[in-house]
Amino acid sequence: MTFDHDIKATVRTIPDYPKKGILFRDITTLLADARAFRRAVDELVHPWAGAKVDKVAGIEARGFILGGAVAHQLSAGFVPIRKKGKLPHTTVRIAYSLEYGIDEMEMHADAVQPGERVILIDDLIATGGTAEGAVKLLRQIGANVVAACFIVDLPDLGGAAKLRAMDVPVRTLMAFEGH
Ligand SMILES: O=P(O)(O)OC[C@H]1O[C@H](OP(=O)(O)OP(=O)(O)O)[C@H](O)[C@@H]1O
Ligand SMILES: Nc1ncnc2[nH]cnc12
Repeated sequence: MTFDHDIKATVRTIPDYPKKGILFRDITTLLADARAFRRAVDELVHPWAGAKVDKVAGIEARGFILGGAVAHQLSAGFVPIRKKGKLPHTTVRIAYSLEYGIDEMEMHADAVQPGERVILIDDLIATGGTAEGAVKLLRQIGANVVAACFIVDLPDLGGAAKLRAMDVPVRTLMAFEGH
């Protein structure tokens, strides 16, 4: 990953946010850097150029920023996976846990047609609880989840391994060891 060093330096680390003991990897500084933002989106898109991708699913909130850009580049539809209570039509919902909390997420039940090829996008994978929940929701409505893609991996927390164990190919652009 030669380009890793270029954009990794634009991610800011905040200790003890949102809870004591968490090293928060803040991608807002990457997003604010035009070159880094473009490069990250280009790298997320790259493997899928010319492939059939029907939908890009993005996880609220940071996954919306990246997922929207990736969907646009791939001429694919965008599907928001939201924290509970935000979507107006019939939804499927699941509880999940993440590195620093628990929550529920949902998506519209008709957002993906059975068999459609979907890429899941988020900024970061830590424990993988969030992405696991998203994959379960997508599969519940018949999606074919062809990959899950993230800018940042925190490998010590095991999220990418968890997704691979669910037969989801995972692509990440950089890793922070020791989370
Ligand atoms: O792998 P996990 O341990 O599940 O953690 C990863 C999730 O945590 C963050 O989202 P957060 O819930 O903080 O929401 P936000 O994007 O609205 O800030 C991040 O954007 C991922 O969605
Ligand atoms: N350490 C971390 N930094 C930023 N976002 C996260 N989501 C879960 N864990 C995180």
